[in-house]
Order: sequence, then structure tokens, then C-alpha cells
Amino acid sequence: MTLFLADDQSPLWSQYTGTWVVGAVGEIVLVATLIGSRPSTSVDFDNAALALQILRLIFLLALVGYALFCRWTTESSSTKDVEVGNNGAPVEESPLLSGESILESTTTAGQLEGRQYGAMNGTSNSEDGDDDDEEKEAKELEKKLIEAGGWWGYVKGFSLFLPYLWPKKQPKIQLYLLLIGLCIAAERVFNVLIPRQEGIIVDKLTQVYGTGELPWKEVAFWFFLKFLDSRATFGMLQQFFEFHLDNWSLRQMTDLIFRHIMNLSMDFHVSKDSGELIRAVEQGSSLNMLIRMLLFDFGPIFLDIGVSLFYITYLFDDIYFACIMIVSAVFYAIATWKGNIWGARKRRVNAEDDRQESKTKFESISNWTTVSYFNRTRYQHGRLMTSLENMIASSTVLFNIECAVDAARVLSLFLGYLCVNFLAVYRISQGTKSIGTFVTLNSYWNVFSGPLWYLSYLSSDITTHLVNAERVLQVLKSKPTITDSQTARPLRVENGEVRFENVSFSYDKRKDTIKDVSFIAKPRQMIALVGETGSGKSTIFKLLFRFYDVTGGSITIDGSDLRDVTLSSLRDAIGVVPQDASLFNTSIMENVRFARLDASDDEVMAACKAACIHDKIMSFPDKYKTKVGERGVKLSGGELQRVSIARVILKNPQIVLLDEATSAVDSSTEAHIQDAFRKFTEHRTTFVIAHRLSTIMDADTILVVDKGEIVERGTHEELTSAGGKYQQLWEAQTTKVKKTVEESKLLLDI
Ligand SMILES: Nc1ncnc2c1ncn2[C@@H]1O[C@H](COP(=O)(O)OP(=O)(O)OP(=O)(O)O)[C@@H](O)[C@H]1O
Repeated sequence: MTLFLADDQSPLWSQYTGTWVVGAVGEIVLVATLIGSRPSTSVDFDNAALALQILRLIFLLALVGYALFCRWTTESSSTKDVEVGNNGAPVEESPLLSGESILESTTTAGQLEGRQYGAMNGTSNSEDGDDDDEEKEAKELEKKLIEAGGWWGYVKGFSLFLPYLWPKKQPKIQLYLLLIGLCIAAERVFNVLIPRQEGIIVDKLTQVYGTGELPWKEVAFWFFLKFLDSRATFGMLQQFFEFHLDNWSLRQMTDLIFRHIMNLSMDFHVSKDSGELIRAVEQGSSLNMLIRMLLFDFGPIFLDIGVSLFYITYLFDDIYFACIMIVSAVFYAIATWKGNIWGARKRRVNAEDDRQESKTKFESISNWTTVSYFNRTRYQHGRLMTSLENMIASSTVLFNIECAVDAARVLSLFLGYLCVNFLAVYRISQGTKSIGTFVTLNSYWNVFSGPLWYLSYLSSDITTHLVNAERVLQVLKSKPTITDSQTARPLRVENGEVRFENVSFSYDKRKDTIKDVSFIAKPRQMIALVGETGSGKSTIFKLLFRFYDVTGGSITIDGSDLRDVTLSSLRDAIGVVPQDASLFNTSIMENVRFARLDASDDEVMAACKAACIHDKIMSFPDKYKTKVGERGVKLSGGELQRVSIARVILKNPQIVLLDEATSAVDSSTEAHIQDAFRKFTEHRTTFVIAHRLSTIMDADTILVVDKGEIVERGTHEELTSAGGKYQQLWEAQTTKVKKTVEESKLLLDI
């Protein structure tokens, strides 16, 4: 009751005090009666009973004193500061839950929380540090998951995984499950038989004591049972089956989470950082552990406890044993349960701190170059140390809670053990039971207390896995925004005509990024997009690649709306050289072959020749086997661009998107690539984004994009004499070039 009271933010003291006062009065009467009726030659047992009675009385009086003290402090603080509940009534009169669950109310801002409860809350607020941002975040996460309908809804959310974890068409795995079940059942049987046999041996030894007779049959059977119960037999078999089951579920979960993350749309990926997502995939194993623990550890524990209650009652033919054990187990369970509730929030904060710490490490190491450019090593080190300190601080809080809860658990079990043994000794001393039963009881106590201990560690492990699994659940609950429609069919590109009709799009509803864009790219034409940075050119590419869906209008390829064709066929038909090309940390050969997995070495080399990178690759010591480093950092910007051009050439798509594909190469290499491109794009529809206008002079149509709109369109010749934005850009660039040439001539003259 005291444990529950500690959780109650504004207890109705009158109810508690009333019960305790009545209890204390009753105890006084009982103590008085016991003293009065005690024979002058009292036995030890009566003395012990009296001592226990007095202890109960002292405890009840202490509780009444505590309640009066709390009431007094509440009243004195409420006179200073009138607390008001949610409904405007004073706190003491407010309903305990004020129409919300406690969990819901804890998710509101610390300020609101402070107003809802009485003086006790003031202290708990400061202790919990509710103003702490991380704790708020943790609560927010808790709220999101719990608002599905309390704890039931929360747990039900995890049922999403069950279809993936149940081996539907896997007879081998189903057989493993069955065999694990059999091993678990066998262990339960040995749990009873072994202590029983030890009792039998002791009784037999008492009988044959001093006769020289050996109870060898009993001892041999005992050894046999011990052997069967060992890790060499059933234990090993269970481990073996569990190992294979674990591997199977690990495969299932990794497959599920990885595929899910990879199928999520760009809006999801740009809003999450990759460190977090990688962690989510890794934490998929938490779910395996969770289910495994519930099935193979948690279930048998209850079986063990049930069997031991029944067996000890049967052994002593006395229901009091079971009662003591139940009381002990209930106290133990309450301490564990409460400990978990108190610990869960802290554990979540700790898990978040832990994630934050590894995120900081990941960010710093992966952005080493940026950190060095800005000489921010000390700053990043400071950040890491702060997040490490936060993590250690939250671990310490968690550790303290766990220590306190552990002590409460030990005490409850110890008292149970004491009482049960005391009663057993009493029964044996009266001659109703044999000495062997005492040995059986003590040996069997482990079967009862062991699972309880395990339960506590297991429950904290389960909570940890539950918290980790929440993240995975959140990821799995995110749905891709770009999916194949029910009626989607593969795209067949015959001519390669691309039409944008009144296309509008916005990343954020509050700001339009693309406004009413319409144009037609006829088969085999080259369309160039020019305009200031941030005007929306790359966004037009992203819409064509269907990273996002248009919010207005339509995009068609050969008459098929992009939303009516399968994503896979669309992405097969389009080749992109992005602005920020990135490579895998493998060889150049493998990187280029990524575009067409069945391409031969010769085909890869031909693509590299077309992209003017072959000679360069051949000059590297490891040639095509050169490892390019993470994201391709070991290559220069121009080399990287040319490798990604080679990839697209190898892919051989019908539609090509080049987003500043040659911005990082020098003019002579660019001219070579242009030549290669001219041949390559001759038979395909090509879109080019370029800031250097000299590279798109040959385009069939140039679209000038400004603030998401097409403000001019035409050929280079038409636009340079139209007196518009393009002409300004062109003149600005040519004047700059002329100026540079004159300046260099001047320098040469000097
Ligand atoms: N994922 C995103 N979420 C929100 N806004 C975005 C996102 N991507 C781009 N934007 C914004 O959309 C606008 C257009 O960006 P876009 O990349 O299309 O420009 P751009 O013309 O290609 O620029 P640049 O020539 O510099 O590559 C910019 O204001 C940019 O900040």
C-alpha cells in the first residue's frame, strides 16, 4: 500500500488514515488479548507471534504518523499558494484522474503538472526534472504510443510484428517451437522430482544411519535426474533449438525493417537521420528478444510458481505454506512492477540519451572533413562529452532506482523464506512431517524464488527491449507516401515524350515550390533547365523521378500518368546523374556495375570510356579495383561525377536527367564529356540542369525557372535576343569570361 501511495500524487489521506487507525486499534486489542491469555510457561512460538503482532502495531502507528505529517505539510503549503485543479476546483477536491489517465496527465507540460497536484508534487517535480527537454521528449514518445488506448493499446501495437514472427509455412521452425515447449515442460518436471528425491535420500539416511546400508537406488535415481536436467541433455537441446529459432526471427525482422525503411519515401528519409535509422534496424533484434522472453522465459516462470505453491502445500499438507509464499510473491511482484513503472520513464530517457550519444559520435566521425575545415574538433568533442555525461547521469538515476527496488524485493523474499522455514521447523518438531521434507522444502525453495528473481531481471530486460522496440514500431508505422496504385501497370517507354501539365508542388503547405509548370519534351529532345539557385530545377527532376507526387496538375510519359505506373518500371526507365553523386565504399568496377548488375567488365569499361574516366582509372595503381572510400571521398569531384555519368551510360535508360553533371570538371574534360553525351543522348529524351549556360546552348528548348515558375522558354538564339532573364544571365556569364580572359592577357603582357 505504501508503494502505491508513493505513486499517488494527491492521495486522499482520510481514507488511508482511517484504515490505519482502525487497524491499529484492532492490533492493540489483539496484543492485549494475547498478553492476557498467555500461559505463564509460554513457548517460543507464542513469543514470536507476540513480537510479530507488536511489530505490526508499530508499523501501523508509523503510517498514521506519516499521513498526519503529509497532511500537515499539504495544508500549510496550500494556504500559502492555492493550488487549482484542471476543473478549477482546489486540488484536494479535484478528481484524482481529472478525466484523463495518469499517463496522459504526465505528458502535459511540467507547468500544468505542477498546477494539477498538491504540495507533494512540488518535490517530485524537482526530483524528476520535468523541465528537462529530454524527459519531455520521452514523455511525448510515450504519449504517442499510449494514446492508442492505454497500456492495452500500447501492447497491441506490437501485435503488428506477430505475423512476421510466426513461422506460418515453416514446418521446421514450428517443430523447433514444439521441441522447445517439450524441453520447458521436462524442466518443470525435474524441478519437482529433484528436490523430492533429495528429501527421500535424507529420510532414507536417517533410517539407515549407523547401519552401514547404502541408499544407492535413491542416490542413483537422483544422479540420473540431475543428469537429465543438466546442460548436457535437455538444457543443451533447448539451447540448440532456441539458437535456430533466434536466427530465423532475426532474419525475419531484419528483412521486414530493412525493406520497410528502403521502401519509405523521400519525405521520410530527408526528415530522419541515417544514424537513427541504422539503429532502428539494429534494434529489430529487441523484438525477437521480447517475444522470446515472453514465450520461453516469462510463461514458464508462472508455471514454476504455480507448481511450487501446489507442491509445497501437498508436501506439508498445509495451506499456510502456500499463503505465506503467495504473500511473499505478491510483495515481490508489487516491488518489481512499481520499480518498472518508476524505472521505465528513466530507462526511456536513458535510451534516448544513449541514442543521442551514438548519434553525436556518428555525426562527428562521418563529418570529419567539415569538422576539420571549421576547426571544430574541440566543439564536437564537447558535444560528445555533454551527451555522454547526460547518458551517465540518466544511467545513475536508473541504477539508484534499481538498487532500491532490488532491496525491497530481497526483503520480501527473505521474509517469506523465514516464515516458511519457521513453520516447517515447527511442523517437523511436532512430528507431523519427516526431516526429509525440510530438505525438500529448502531445495525446492529455489524453484519458487529463482523464477521470481529471474522475473525481476527479465521484466527490466523486457522493459528495455520494449523501449527499443518502440522506435522500430514507430518506423514500421510510418507509411510510404509514394506507392504503386492498385491499378498500376509497368511503364512502357516507346517514344519518350514527357509532358508537364499545370504542375504544382510544395514541400511545405505554407509555401509553393513549383507553380503551374507546363512544358512538353518531345521524343529525343534535350530540355535544359536554368535559373537561379533554389528556383526549383532539381525539384522538377524529383517530381519526374516520382520522389514526390505533384500536388496539382500531372506529369505523363508517353501518355501514362506517373501515378498510374509502377515505381520500379518508372525508375528503370530514367537515369539520373545527381548533383551530389555518392558511391559505395567498394571498387570502381563494382560501383559502376551497380547500374546494371549483369554488365560484363568490358561493358563497364566502355561506359567509363564514354564518360571520359577510363584513362584516369587506368592511371590509378589498382585501376578498376581502386576502392573509392566512403561515399566516394577518395575521388576528386570531377572523377566522382564522371563515374556517376558512367553508371547512367551503363544503365542505358530511355530518359536521362543530368543535374549539373559536369559542374566539377574542367572545360576541356567537359567538352569531351559533352561529345560523349551527344552520342549517348541522341536517341533519348534528356533533361539537363546547368549553371554554365555554354553547356546547354545546343538544347532544343531552354526553360528559365524563377521562383518555381517557368518565366521564359525557347532556344539559346531566341532567348539571347529576347531581352529577358536568360539574356541577363548569358551576358553576365560572357562578360565575366571576357573579363577573365582580358585580365589574364594583361598579366601575361606585364
Ligand atoms: N526536402 C525539402 N524539403 C523542404 N524544402 C526543400 C526540400 N528540397 C528543396 N527544398 C526547397 O525547395 C526550393 C527549390 O529547391 P531546388 O533544389 O529544387 O532548387 P534548385 O533550383 O535545384 O537549386 P540549385 O540550383 O541550387 O540546385 C528551395 O527553396 C529549397 O530550399
